[in-house]
Amino acid sequence: MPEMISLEEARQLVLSKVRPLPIESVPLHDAVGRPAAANLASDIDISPFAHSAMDGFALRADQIARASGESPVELDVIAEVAAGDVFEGEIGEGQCVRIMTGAPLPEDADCVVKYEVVGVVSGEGKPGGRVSFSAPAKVRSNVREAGEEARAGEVVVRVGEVVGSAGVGFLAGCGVTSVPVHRRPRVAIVSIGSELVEADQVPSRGKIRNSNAHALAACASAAGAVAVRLPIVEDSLEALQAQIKRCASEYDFVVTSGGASNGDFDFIKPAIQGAGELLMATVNMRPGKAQAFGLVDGTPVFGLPGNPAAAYLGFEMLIRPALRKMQGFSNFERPRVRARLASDFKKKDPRRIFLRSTLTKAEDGSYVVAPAKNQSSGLFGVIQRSNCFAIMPEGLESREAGSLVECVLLDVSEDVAI
Ligand SMILES: Nc1nc2c(c(=O)[nH]1)N[C@H]1C(S)=C(S)[C@@H](COP(=O)(O)OP(=O)(O)OC[C@H]3O[C@@H](n4cnc5c(N)ncnc54)[C@H](O)[C@@H]3O)O[C@H]1N2
Ligand code: MOO
Repeated sequence: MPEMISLEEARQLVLSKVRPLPIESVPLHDAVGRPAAANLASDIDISPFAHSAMDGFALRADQIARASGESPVELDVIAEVAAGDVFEGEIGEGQCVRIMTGAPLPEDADCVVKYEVVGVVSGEGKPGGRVSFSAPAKVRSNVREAGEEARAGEVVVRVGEVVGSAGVGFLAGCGVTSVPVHRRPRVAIVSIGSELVEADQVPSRGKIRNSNAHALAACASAAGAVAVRLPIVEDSLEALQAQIKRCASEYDFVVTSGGASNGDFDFIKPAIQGAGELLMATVNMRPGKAQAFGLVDGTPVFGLPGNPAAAYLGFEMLIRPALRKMQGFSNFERPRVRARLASDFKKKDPRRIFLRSTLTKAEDGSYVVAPAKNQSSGLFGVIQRSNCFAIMPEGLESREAGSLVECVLLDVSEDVAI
């Protein structure tokens, strides 16, 4: 196993060890935000029939071809057709049908003229009355055609396409009421550390609240997974090894935090090695150099570092892509923009540094990025108040204010093109 690998190598390694999970069928509403696991077809034409796009009068365009302001054309209103009804009679010369939005276009009509441009001659434009037209209309104007969006049997959502809220409506119209999707991964969240107490406790001296478990569970849910927070594990190799072995048999992915470094009480690496196979230990990034990954009985086990910002970044960069792949997503990169640095940055660590930063848009439309003053890897609040990571590439090259840096946007979907 190499000593330290790049973030790209680490991501490839983790991605190579996971596959899309088995397919299940979920009710249409539960498919929102998830990639379809099969092509989905409509059972009918969409729209099912040609219908009026306006409240007005249905007629044949040639009936009013010579209409003008000086010599309007008058027609008798012979019937009224509402949405849900069907008019099956004939429309003779000199006649038209009052029609509502959504009502099927009568067989004999080829256009609809909306109320607003029609004059009422008698009978309030209702059946038995008479109306006048002072301009011609185009054939098929104000008509929504049958099969405009899809034909019966046509694939309307392709495999891999992420179903949006509008897609849910589209599929409902197509008669698709359940959608095959890849099962959501079940992720075990295990916090390691004898110093930890649960968030509802007030820590005594030397103890600290287990905030990582909550953040990582939230990250897992945001990635579409089902997160289960498990009890804190003390710094003991035996206890940790037993817990990851148990989790590996019950979950699709195991995430631990803490104990990933080389301290006297850091046990995740030997625990993975003892229970299975350790494939990775350190990644060339900051925060979060210590990133352990391996397989236990075929299940991916990821040992994040204990420092909150380091754990968060490791999850974002290395675990989130894997959880997405397991659900059939194909984009694994959060959107990035290039921004001008708001202040000088002196690079003292050759690792690739992800600066917790705030991105804003200047008046000329360009982006400006301001790194937070406190870049300690022990802080969650700084990330809560940031909206991106500004990336300082490997090496020791410092950057001056105004120079362009690449920024990864936080909490913006990989499927968004910016
Ligand atoms: N000699 C060295 N020591 C350390 C190095 C190093 O290169 N040489 N790297 C430091 C860095 S950077 C990090 S990051 C940590 C990573 O090590 P661990 O994964 O073993 O982290 P822990 O020691 O377990 O914890 C670090 C820190 O985070 C707190 N913590 C742990 N778990 C949680 C949790 N669930 N919720 C909130 N906070 C947590 C813990 O109390 C520590 O303060 O190693 C450094 N050391
Ligand atoms: O790996 Mo540590 O997080 O650089 O802070």
